[in-house]
Amino acid sequence: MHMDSKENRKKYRHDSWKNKRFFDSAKHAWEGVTTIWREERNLRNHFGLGIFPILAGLLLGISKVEWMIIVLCIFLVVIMEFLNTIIETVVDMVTDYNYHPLAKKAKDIAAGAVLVTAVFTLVIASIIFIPRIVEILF
Ligand SMILES: Nc1ncnc2c1ncn2[C@@H]1O[C@H](COP(=O)(O)OP(=O)(O)OP(=O)(O)O)[C@@H](O)[C@H]1O
Repeated sequence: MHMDSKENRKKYRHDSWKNKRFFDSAKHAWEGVTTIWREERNLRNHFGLGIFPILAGLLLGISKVEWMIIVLCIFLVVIMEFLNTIIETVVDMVTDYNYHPLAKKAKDIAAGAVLVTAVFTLVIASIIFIPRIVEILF
């Protein structure tokens, strides 16, 4: 890769595909959202799982602040999936799908970040919902 060379940087500045206007940037960003939604099953699964805390919140009647925390947690997991996919894509581009121990390290850590965020979300959901469930049951 020679992306850092002066010539390439000059070319990059003048390429027609470079974002020129705000709406171009927004269009490319939306393309990113639709691509990840179409191609990443994990993202769709995590988004789908978000329905459970929302249902629990509706049934158990949580406060405004608790709603904000739950929604924040759902979006944290989704954003981590975005970051994980970015890292996977860049690693695949750099390695061209060949095995490399650093590629493994980068992908494993990226997947680990999603896992840690999902566990964090579960802990938060437990703190909010378990006392209410216990109250109803006992
Ligand atoms: N180029 C590579 N070199 C070494 N190990 C790799 C490489 N690509 C993937 N791996 C290993 O395989 C695992 C799965 O990688 P892969 O790209 O298939 O992600 P994935 O399972 O599709 O993830 P997701 O389900 O989040 O899309 C990685 O965590 C890593 O351990």
